Amino acid sequence: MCGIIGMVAKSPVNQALYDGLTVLQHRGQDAAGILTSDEERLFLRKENGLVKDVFHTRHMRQLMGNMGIGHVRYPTAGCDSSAEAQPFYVNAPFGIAMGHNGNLTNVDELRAAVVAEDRRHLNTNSDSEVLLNVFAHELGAIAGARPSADDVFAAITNVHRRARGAYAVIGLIAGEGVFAFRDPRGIRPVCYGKRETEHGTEYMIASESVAIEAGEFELVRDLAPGEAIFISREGEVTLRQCADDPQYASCIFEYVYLARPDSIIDDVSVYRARMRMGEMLAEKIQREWAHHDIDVVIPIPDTSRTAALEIAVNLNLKYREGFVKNRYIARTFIMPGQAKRKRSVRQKLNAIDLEFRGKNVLLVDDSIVRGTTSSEIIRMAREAGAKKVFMASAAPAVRYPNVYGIDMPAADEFVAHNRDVDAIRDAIGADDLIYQDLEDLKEAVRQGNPTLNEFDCSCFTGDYVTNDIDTAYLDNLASSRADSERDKANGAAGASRRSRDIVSVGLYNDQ
Ligand SMILES: O=P(O)(O)OC[C@H]1O[C@H](OP(=O)(O)OP(=O)(O)O)[C@H](O)[C@@H]1O
Ligand SMILES: NC(=O)CC[C@H](N)C(=O)O
Ligand SMILES: [Mg+2]
Repeated sequence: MCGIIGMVAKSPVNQALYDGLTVLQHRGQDAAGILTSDEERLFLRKENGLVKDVFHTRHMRQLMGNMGIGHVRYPTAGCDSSAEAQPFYVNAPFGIAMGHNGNLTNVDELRAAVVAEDRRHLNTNSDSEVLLNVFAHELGAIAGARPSADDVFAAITNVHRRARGAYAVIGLIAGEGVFAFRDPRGIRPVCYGKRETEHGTEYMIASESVAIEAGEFELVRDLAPGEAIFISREGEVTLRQCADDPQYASCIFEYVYLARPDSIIDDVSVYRARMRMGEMLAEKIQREWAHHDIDVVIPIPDTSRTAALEIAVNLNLKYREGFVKNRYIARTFIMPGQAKRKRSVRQKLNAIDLEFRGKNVLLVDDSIVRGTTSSEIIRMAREAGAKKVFMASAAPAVRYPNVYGIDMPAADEFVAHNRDVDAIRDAIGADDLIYQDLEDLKEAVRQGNPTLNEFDCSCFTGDYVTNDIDTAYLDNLASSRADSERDKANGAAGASRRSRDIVSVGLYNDQ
């Protein structure tokens, strides 16, 4: 997942976009970018790093104009070079920029067609650059001297016909307006809001409602799967369904881990959904461990807190914050490279011994993926003197790769790969282990919006909602993006940048 944001306002948008990106930082920590537009020109700043490190005062001053878009990146395609930071920009037609959250599953085929048939140039390995060029080609083929909302929607309709996979997109056409669209399954989220000012109505589009609220906008609604929005520079809003067969199958992992708890996605409060995950897991613990001897429930901060508290309440047990989180260490799961992730768990969490000594503790996490966090934390709990360490996961076992924008490319990196629950318990070193059932997880989300009857649960089931993923695809993904391969690719990209002092091709502002 990445975070995307866009604004059309009556005054400069640079600060509001920056603030919005800081609220979306949990969706991507590798790179950040903002592109703005005044009547004539575009201004872009993007670089590797956290939002606070990428934008300095001198950059902010240059990001002029009353509309713009922004992006925080968590790479799932290409490499983590700054050349692949977003938004991407193409000159023709009209000057278009785009930020993308998701991952295309037919990128190789699209890349070939974009180059050979659409005769466009691609300069990186990013799937998002391909998507932008598909859109640009389609818009160029349709639009007249200036693009209308109808032209933008017609181009998006054609993008839906050509692209496969997950794509939540916010884009900008120089001097014209901001657009956004969501893939026909609505795998990744996009919503929009508005606010009234003395100069007129202003709009914000974002991955999560928390950015809209934090910017003091009022949430209007989510885009539906396949739906698109165009907001002209003057603030005229048009929405249109652009997909031939739209159908909700949004990513359930957004509710488990990716999104902030204070967001509302597709009318479901992420916080309430996590509470229900806790309630349902507590019921399963009652059922399966009827004679348990747990003394205390301890969350593994941050994301599991909401579910863990409900488990404690429903089991009538004490809830204790036995781990202190270092607030200066970011999310570990979305860090690139296993070595870095492993090191960071220890730097990030520290046990308070008195909550563990002589006790039987139930540690709760939202999910167990590679098992990096749980293995380390269980070891820490034992070092702190715990008698028995039980482990509960608010999501089912993650066994299959994600191809829709979460960087989980290789099944054999997962601790649950080829292991049953007992073997996973032994691998992470717990005395016992319990997972949420998938039906309960779905129910925990669905209770917030009963119209959501399908979800993308592929990392738990291996069923991919776009129906285009086969073993050959997964094998190829695993061999090209496994941690070991990626470290090599990123090393090579870094070396070539250093040795040749390469400058990325892009958009240049006055310095
Ligand atoms: O089994 P693993 O591969 O370790 O992945 C799962 C862990 O990673 C995430 O935490 P993270 O530290 O990224 O973020 P958080 O602070 O939001 O919980 C998630 O909440 C689990 O704790
Ligand atoms: N996590 C994402 O949404 C990634 C977007 C895009 N595939 C990239 O790698 O930049
Ligand atoms: Mg965590």
